[in-house]
Amino acid sequence: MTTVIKCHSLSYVIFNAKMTFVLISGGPGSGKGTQCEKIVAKYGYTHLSSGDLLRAEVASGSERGKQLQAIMQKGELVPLDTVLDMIKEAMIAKADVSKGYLIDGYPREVKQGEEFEKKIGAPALLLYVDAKAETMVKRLMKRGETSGRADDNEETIKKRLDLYYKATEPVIAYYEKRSIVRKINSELPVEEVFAIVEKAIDELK
Ligand SMILES: Nc1ccn([C@@H]2O[C@H](COP(=O)(O)OP(=O)(O)OP(=O)(O)O)[C@@H](O)[C@H]2O)c(=O)n1
Ligand SMILES: Nc1nc2c(ncn2[C@@H]2O[C@H](COP(=O)(O)OP(=O)(O)O)[C@@H](O)[C@H]2O)c(=O)[nH]1
Ligand SMILES: [Mg+2]
Repeated sequence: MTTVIKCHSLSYVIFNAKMTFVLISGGPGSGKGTQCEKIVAKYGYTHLSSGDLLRAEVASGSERGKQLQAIMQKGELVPLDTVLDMIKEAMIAKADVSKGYLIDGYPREVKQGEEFEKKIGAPALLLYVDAKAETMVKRLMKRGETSGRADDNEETIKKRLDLYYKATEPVIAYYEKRSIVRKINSELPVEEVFAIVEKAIDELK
């Protein structure tokens, strides 16, 4: 059982010790979202994409959304507390039905990983979706033709990639020390990538 304690406007959540947290990391356009959809369909995990949560806030037209949009359009990182609070709230909303959580696009830097652990729990697995920079740029430019995303343009893609190599790759090294990283070659066709993902998740059981 997962317990949610509400106290005034604050919510505290005590997750079941056996609750599975899977992180999914990799560069922009590497194929995280694509694999997440397949994981949800097979394993019933709750998918939380930090980017999607932020875009929903932007779409709401709120004051906070306007500030977020300016940051995201530049390909920069939204402050840690903002993203973590959103993830936590979304986790709490699904706490009584969730079989496990798939956290997509967070942590973006080592500090974010440390905070996740303090406030939520320790991840069991990090799926590192790996593709070449050239491949990611190609995929994002193609996605940009239809995604309507303000950051799927050449200039912002370059910034997102630079920031990924500088801030997010060290996150993978941080979790490698704990042996929870599974590197997934996402240059392969989607189904072949998923076969590797399935193996990594099945090993958790
Ligand atoms: N934890 C996060 C997640 C997202 N963002 C912001 O939201 C943007 C889009 O994030 P996301 O949807 O996760 O995009 P990418 O990681 O670039 O990956 P993809 O487009 O492939 O989903 C980022 O560039 C960043 O400005 C952030 O600051 N912090
Ligand atoms: N060839 C190939 N294309 C992929 C693969 N995964 C994703 N794509 C394409 O790459 C683009 C970016 O994928 P997405 O899942 O949005 O990546 P994310 O940015 O990491 O969430 C999409 O338009 C997908 O169609 C893959 O494994 N192989
Ligand atoms: Mg995505």
